[in-house]
Amino acid sequence: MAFIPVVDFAVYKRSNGDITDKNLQELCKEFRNAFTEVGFVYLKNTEIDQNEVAQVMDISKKFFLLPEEQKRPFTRGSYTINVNHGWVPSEVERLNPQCPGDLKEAFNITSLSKDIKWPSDGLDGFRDIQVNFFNRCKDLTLDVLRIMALSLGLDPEFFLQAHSYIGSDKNDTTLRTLYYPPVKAGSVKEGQLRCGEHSDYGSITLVFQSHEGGLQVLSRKGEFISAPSIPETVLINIADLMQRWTSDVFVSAVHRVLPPPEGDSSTRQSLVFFVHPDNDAIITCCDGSDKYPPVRSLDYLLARFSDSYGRK
Ligand SMILES: O=C(O)CCC(=O)C(=O)O
Ligand SMILES: [Fe+2]
Repeated sequence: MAFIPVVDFAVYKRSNGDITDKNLQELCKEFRNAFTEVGFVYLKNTEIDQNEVAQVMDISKKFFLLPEEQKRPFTRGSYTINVNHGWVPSEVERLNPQCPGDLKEAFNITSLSKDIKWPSDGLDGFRDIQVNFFNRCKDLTLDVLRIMALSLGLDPEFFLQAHSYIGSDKNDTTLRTLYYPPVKAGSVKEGQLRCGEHSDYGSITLVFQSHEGGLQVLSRKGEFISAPSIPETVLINIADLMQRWTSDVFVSAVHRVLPPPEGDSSTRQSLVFFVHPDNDAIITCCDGSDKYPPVRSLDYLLARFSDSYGRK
C-alpha cells in the first residue's frame, strides 16, 4: 500500500447513503484504515474538479502579487467581526513555534458576513470565487464527516450535529489560500520552512496543491514522506480536535512544507479548508471515556492560535 491511500468516493455518491450497501461498508473500512494508520487520505471522484481549483488559485495569486500597501487593509487581526479573517504576510505565522516565521503568505476566509470588506481593485470575482469554493468544500466535508462517523460505528449524524453552522459567525471553519513566494538563495534562516512542522487544530482539513511539491507527512515510523499533488483528488487529513474527540483512534499526523531545493525559484500555491466544529460545541470523547476532558471548540482553537502567532 502506498503510504497515503487513494480512496474512490464515487461509491458514496452511488450508494445514496444506504448503510446496508456493501460498497459503502467497504468505503468505511478504507476510511477507518487511512485515518487510524496514517491520518491522511487522497479522495478521488469528489466532484470538485481541477478547473475549479485552478480558478481559485489564479484569482488568489493576483491578490498575492499586489503591492504590499494594497494588501495591508485586509490584514488578519484588523477585522472586528472575526479575528482570524484576512491576509497574513510572509514570515508572520510560525506553525512550529520553535522555528523562524513560515515562508508563505496566506489569506483566510473565515467570515462570510456581508459586512466583510473584500479586495476588489483589479480582482473581479475574488469574493464570489472564494465563497463559492468555500461552499463546495463545505458540502464535501459534510459527506466525509458522515462516512467518518459510520466508519466508527456511530450514527452518521454524530459529527455533523457539531458542524451545523459552517459558513456563519458561529463556526470558524476557514478556507485559506496560500502562496509560497520564490525563495532567494542564501536567504533561508536556520530551521525555516515554507510551513513549519505542525498538526492542524480542528476536525478535518481538505488540501488542494499546485504541482511543485514540498508537502511531507510524518509516518508512524517517524519518517517524513512526500504527499505530492495528485490531480483530481482532494487530500484530507485528521486534525487534533478530531483525534481528541475519537480518543486517539483517528490520528492527526504532523506535516510540513519544505523550501524548494537551493537555486529553484519556483513559487507554490495551495488551498486549505480547515474544518472546525461549531464555536460552542463541547467536544467529549465519542467512546464515552474520559481520556480527555470536555473542551469548548472555540476555546481550544484560540489557545492553538496564540501559539502560532504568540511569539514575535
Ligand atoms: O500548503 C500545503 O500544502 C499545506 C499547508 C498546511 O499544512 C497548513 O496550512 O496547515
Ligand atoms: Fe497543516
